[in-house]
Amino acid sequence: MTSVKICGLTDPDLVGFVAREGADWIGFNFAPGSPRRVTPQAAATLLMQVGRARPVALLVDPDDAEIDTIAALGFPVLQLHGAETPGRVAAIKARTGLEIWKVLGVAQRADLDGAAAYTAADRLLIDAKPPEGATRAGGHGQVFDWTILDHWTAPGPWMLAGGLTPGNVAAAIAATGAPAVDVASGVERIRGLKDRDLVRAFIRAAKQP
Ligand SMILES: O=C(O)c1ccccc1N[C@@H]1O[C@H](COP(=O)(O)O)[C@@H](O)[C@H]1O
Repeated sequence: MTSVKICGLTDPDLVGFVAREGADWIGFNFAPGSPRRVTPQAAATLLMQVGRARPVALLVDPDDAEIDTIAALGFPVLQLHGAETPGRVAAIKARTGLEIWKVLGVAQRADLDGAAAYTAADRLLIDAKPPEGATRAGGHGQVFDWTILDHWTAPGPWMLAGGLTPGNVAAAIAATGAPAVDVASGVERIRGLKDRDLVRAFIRAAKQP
């Protein structure tokens, strides 16, 4: 069954709801400029509601001080959504010992060429490349051409993101064979605020047999 991450939660009641609906991971976004951004203080409260879901900290080009602050909150997984090099990913892995996900933004097949260099990453997250002139690294609700992934063999565990919604996630899984999917804006009606009906519909559609 496909695993599901719901990303960018900011409200404790919604965190509990998402966990009860069966999300495998719940993402908390520390990226500057994101409408889903939370402070470390707020995250400490949100983390109390995750139930059996695993919390994931989304960071963009974090320095060591930010890494240490977030690791101290008890996150088991760090999602690196910036321009972190393979060397920087390895350094963060060595510093924290945590599970590390590295995001690759793709717009063409060649964007996958660097994937194998991220040997320290425990999972690759394949997302749409941000649009020209974008001021943040992700969460744009933009789908990329899934045929880019045709015949691609991931070097390890991976996950699909980029403009996924309750209406397209089943097709995305069928087209790419993704073992796991991630969504932020596709389960919101108001930007930055998750919608319960959309969250439920997304998880059901992704996990349907
Ligand atoms: O959601 C954000 O605001 C965000 C900001 C900075 C980096 C990543 C961000 N979100 C991540 O982007 C992908 C795709 O999001 P979407 O479903 O297309 O809206 C996903 O991993 C989000 O967690």
